[in-house]
Amino acid sequence: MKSIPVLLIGCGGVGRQLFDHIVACRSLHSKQGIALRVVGVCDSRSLLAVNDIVNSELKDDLLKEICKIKSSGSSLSSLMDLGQCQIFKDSEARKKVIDIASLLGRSTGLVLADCSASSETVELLKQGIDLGCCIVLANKKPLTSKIEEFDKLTSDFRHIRFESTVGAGLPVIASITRVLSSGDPICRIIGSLSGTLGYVMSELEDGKVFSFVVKEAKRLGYTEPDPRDDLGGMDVARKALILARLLGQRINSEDIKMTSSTMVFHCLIEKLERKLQWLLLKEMSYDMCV
Ligand SMILES: NC(=O)C1=CN([C@@H]2O[C@H](COP(=O)(O)OP(=O)(O)OC[C@H]3O[C@@H](n4cnc5c(N)ncnc54)[C@H](OP(=O)(O)O)[C@@H]3O)[C@@H](O)[C@H]2O)C=CC1
Ligand SMILES: N[C@@H](CC=O)C(=O)O
Repeated sequence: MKSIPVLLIGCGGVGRQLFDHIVACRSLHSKQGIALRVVGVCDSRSLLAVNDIVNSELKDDLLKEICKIKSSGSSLSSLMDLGQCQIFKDSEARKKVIDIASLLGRSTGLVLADCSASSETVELLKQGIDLGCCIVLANKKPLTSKIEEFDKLTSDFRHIRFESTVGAGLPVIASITRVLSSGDPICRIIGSLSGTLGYVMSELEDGKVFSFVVKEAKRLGYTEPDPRDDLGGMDVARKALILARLLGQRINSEDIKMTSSTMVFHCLIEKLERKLQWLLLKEMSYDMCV
């Protein structure tokens, strides 16, 4: 059985889903000959890590307890029963992550899974790469900052996975990578890249109120931590930038032209007005005929 150490950065909605998934897939992983060994988890302020980084792990019951604490909005440091673990705070937490990466990166290997929504993790990820770690990202920000950082993070393609940055669970990155490695060119990508906008638009079409629908999208975990990133087009722009860079375009976020959804709503309202006028005209001509 191959044991793969994992350290989770960011334990919000997505990070907790990852923990749930790891626990739910234990028997599947065992059939595949692997076992994911979670050695630590960070939130914005602290790191919870096992004392014996080389042999020990956060047990599944503790992972569930961590998810419960984090979904109640508390900090990791409010965990009561730490057992074989320790809490590190602020700069100490960051230093400890590097220590863990130095210890495991080139020996057993270590996966740094970035499920935060922070641009601050990029330095940590770059150091992780230098220390031989693999990085897995749901967070789009490290891949959408300066092109040099994208280059650094993707310098060894075997050491990075970022499938869920675009298309969530759909194999978008895998498909594109496969097409590119076959030597075929990709000229254009057309897609509906925002789960939030798709949901909001469908619900509006059903006649629901905008503010309610946005709150609902946030509650369901579709939106970014700040839903304005979705509604203003920034989230889609980040996804487009990741795809463009994957296709070899050396562009930055300033090169992406965005149309905010408020413009889209404007168009929708205009369309509705035109439809209403047309219905009124139809009604009037009907009245005149009878
Ligand atoms: N929602 C979705 O369907 C999808 C989301 N994503 C991406 O996943 C990421 C996470 O989204 P989501 O879970 O909704 O966000 P949340 O806001 O729920 O969670 C973010 C987590 O990151 C932690 N965090 C913030 N800054 C740092 C930092 N500097 N170091 C370590 N941890 C940090 C937060 O800590 P604290 O708890 O202390 O605040 C929190 O635990 C986003 O980048 C998003 O774009 C990707 C695919 C799909
Ligand atoms: N906020 C995003 C989540 C995934 O990246 C979306 O709505 O698609």
